Order: sequence, then structure tokens, then C-alpha cells
Amino acid sequence: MFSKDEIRPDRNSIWAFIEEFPEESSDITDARKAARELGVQPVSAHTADLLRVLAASTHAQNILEVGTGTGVSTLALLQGMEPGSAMTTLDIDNSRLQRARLAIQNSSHGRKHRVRTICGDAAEVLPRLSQGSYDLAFVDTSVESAEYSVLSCLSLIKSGGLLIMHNALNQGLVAQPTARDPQTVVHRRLLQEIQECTHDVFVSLVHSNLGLYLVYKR
Ligand SMILES: C[S@@+](CC[C@H](N)C(=O)[O-])C[C@H]1O[C@@H](n2cnc3c(N)ncnc32)[C@H](O)[C@@H]1O
Repeated sequence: MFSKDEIRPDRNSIWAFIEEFPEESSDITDARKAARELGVQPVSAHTADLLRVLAASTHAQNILEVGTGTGVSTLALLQGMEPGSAMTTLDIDNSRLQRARLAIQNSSHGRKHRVRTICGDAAEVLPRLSQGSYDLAFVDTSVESAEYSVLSCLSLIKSGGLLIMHNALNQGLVAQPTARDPQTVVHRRLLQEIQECTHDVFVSLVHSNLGLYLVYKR
């Protein structure tokens, strides 16, 4: 028997257990297959579970997603939302969006909500959306468009809303002090700048998959 002092947590096995724990629905498994075919990196199973819990526990009525891909994260969010609530999701790539549309149509959860899918560049679409009208925004776009999308979504969510940024650590590079490529520098600065607005936000960096940045707008 180990005493408490002798237990050395093995971070790799903890992490593997957490990632293998979720039991995904068949619609999400199908969307993952489509992601593999089209070369998209969807959220991990653990992140999908977390998104569903966050959508449900915040009782989000109006969700915005930037970076639909083939719909893995979209379906997870829809599963957590109350029937009748609304989701707007956008992606610049029409072939991915088409697969996501199919996945949403074929999912029982998709049919319970009002889902608007928009094909376009975040830089062109986000300025057309209503400021302060979303309860939750999920940003999972390219590293190049992440900063713009995160800052725009901060204005698009209501006070009391939640912003979730995926891949907040830019494939882990933000955590490596020697990594100084332009995108990593931008990500590092963005996390810091938002954290410093303490009168406006509460933040938490969550160790999930590629790093999730949770920003609660006060
Ligand atoms: C990591 S994938 C999203 C995966 C998706 N959230 C999921 O879990 O299945 C990122 C997506 O962002 C889209 N994207 C990249 N740049 C964009 C931009 N400027 N505006 C809108 N979408 C963009 C890509 O086409 C890609 O599908």
C-alpha cells in the first residue's frame, strides 16, 4: 500500500484516462469521421463533453460558433442547449460546412434548435452580427484569425456571457518560453491582455486538449 505522500501522479495516465472517459454519440462519431476525411482537427472527446456541460449549465439560449469544421463541437454544444434555443455557426470552407449541415440535419438535437450556418470569413461575418446578443461564443478557427475572432466575440457576447477559445496555447507553443514565432507571440499577448481586464472579465485556462481559455464577461 502507498501512503498519500508516496503517490506520484502520472500526468500522462491521468490525461489518457480523461480523454478516454467520454462515451460519444453516434452523430458526433460520424462528424469525426468526416473531419478525418476532410483534414480538419475537431475538438477532442473530452473538450466536446466539456462544451456540452458548459452550454447546459449556462442555459445558453443563443450561441455563436466560429469554426464549424464538420460539426463535432457544434453537435456537442447543441446537445447541451435547451430545446428551442438558437445557434449561429460559421466557417470559411464550404465543403466542411456542407458536411456539418448534413450532420446537424441528421441529428435529433439539431432538429430541436434553430441553427443558422454561415459560410464566410470571420472578418466579414462577425461585424454583421448584433453586439451583446450571445450568451456563449466558441472560437475554434485558424491561428491567424483567432485574435480577431476572440476580440470580436467578446463584444458579441452579453454581460454575463461566456467566451471559450479553443487551441488557446497554439498547439502548446505558448507554454514554451523559447517559442517566439509571430502566432505564438500573438496568442500569448492575447491571453495576457484579456486576463488583465479584471474589472471586465474572469478568466481560466483549462487543460483540455489544446488548451481552452474560458472568459466570463462580467
Ligand atoms: C479546427 S477547425 C474547427 C473544428 C470544429 N470546431 C470541430 O470541433 O469539428 C477550424 C475551422 O476554422 C475554419 N476557419 C479558418 N479560418 C477561418 C476564418 N477566417 N473564418 C471562418 N472560419 C475559418 C476552418 O475552415 C476550419 O474548418
